[in-house]
Amino acid sequence: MLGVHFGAGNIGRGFIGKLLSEANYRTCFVDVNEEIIRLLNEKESYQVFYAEEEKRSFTITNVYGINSATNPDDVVEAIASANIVTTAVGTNILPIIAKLIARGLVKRVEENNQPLNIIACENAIGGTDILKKAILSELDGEYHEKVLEMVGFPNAAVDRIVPNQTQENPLDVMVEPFFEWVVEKKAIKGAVPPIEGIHYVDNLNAYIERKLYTVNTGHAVTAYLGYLEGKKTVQEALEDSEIRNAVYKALRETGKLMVDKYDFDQQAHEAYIEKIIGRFTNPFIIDDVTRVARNPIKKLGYNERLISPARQLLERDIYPEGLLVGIKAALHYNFEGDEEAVELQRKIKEQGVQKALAEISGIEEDSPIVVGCL
Ligand SMILES: NC(=O)c1ccc[n+]([C@@H]2O[C@H](COP(=O)([O-])OP(=O)(O)OC[C@H]3O[C@@H](n4cnc5c(N)ncnc54)[C@H](O)[C@@H]3O)[C@@H](O)[C@H]2O)c1
Ligand SMILES: O=P(O)(O)OC[C@@H](O)[C@@H](O)[C@H](O)[C@H](O)CO
Repeated sequence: MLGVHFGAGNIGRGFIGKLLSEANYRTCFVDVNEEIIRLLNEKESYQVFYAEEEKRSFTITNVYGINSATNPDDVVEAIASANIVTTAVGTNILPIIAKLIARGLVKRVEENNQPLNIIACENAIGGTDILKKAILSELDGEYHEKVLEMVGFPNAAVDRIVPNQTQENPLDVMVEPFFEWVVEKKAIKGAVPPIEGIHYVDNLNAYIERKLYTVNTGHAVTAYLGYLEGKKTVQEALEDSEIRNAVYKALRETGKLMVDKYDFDQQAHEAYIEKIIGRFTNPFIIDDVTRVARNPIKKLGYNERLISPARQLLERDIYPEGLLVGIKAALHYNFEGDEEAVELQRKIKEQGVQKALAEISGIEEDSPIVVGCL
């Protein structure tokens, strides 16, 4: 079985690649990072370490790489014969990789009539839908029907904290022991991929919203407030009681939304929050606030971890005071090493906070969310 995975980065190698390898797939990593691809082809394996006292380690074998910038035809070939295609490149990159996937699907339709599932493993509501739309827009109309008949596009939620790496071997990756990979069952074409660790569900929305608006909302509030207070890591930020209280306040708000919207058990949700704070403060992980705060323009989007729960709470007549603290902090994020942070500050300087936030978040300038940030 061949698994083609786009993005040989932290989640690609530390999570998806590990599960594919353990499920006996030969894993083809597609990336534009020449050094990583060269090393994958040279070593054909790497190690995953768990960030824990025991430091369990796992050898991931049967892997190789293709540089899609220099060898696009090899990627097309791989997609034509793949048994599964997954991605972890960042939501903004999905339209870029869609071009090659579309070429691969054209070849596949002509040569191989086996069903295929394509799963985007990104932090986004409807991540695979975004990829599917981009792929269809790259395909001539004559291929749409055949591709939609043969190819499943299930959405997914993925959860595992994988910080930036400092391993001696650049292929090796340290990950937290916890993981969750939830996939929308009804969108699968053919047999469900036999990957131990995937949890197939009918109601993905509840899982993805609970994950994004708890893990990622909590992370974002920690990182943006931490950055403002000069903290280097998530762990350091959460040692500050004011930041910790602010994070809890935001998570109590999103918790209220989740319990109301999806009928989650209140106490179980509180335990879920506690578990997540425990994961954030894992002493074996060093997670820079600048990783977690990355791409602030994306993170201030309409369906994203700060604005979406705030909007949904307002619709229920609940003023999202704690989330607004996080949104305001995000608007101050000015890390020069992050292109979106630089762009965000340029927009705010040119247009003012009100217009800039309304444009980035897609909400009205007179919305209480925008006004609350002035
Ligand atoms: N790291 C985490 O804790 C975590 C957890 C859950 C989900 N995610 C999500 O997974 C995705 C990837 O995050 P990450 O932390 O692994 O980032 P990362 O930067 O470590 O990895 C992304 C990889 O994509 C590659 N890439 C960029 N452009 C490409 C292109 N055109 N074609 C092929 N590859 C390309 C990069 O070279 C890099 O290797 C994001 O959507 C993120 O939100 C991350
Ligand atoms: O990957 P991002 O930029 O969407 O968000 C940063 C972190 O919150 C994220 O990577 C978490 O570590 C991850 O989502 C945990 O499952």
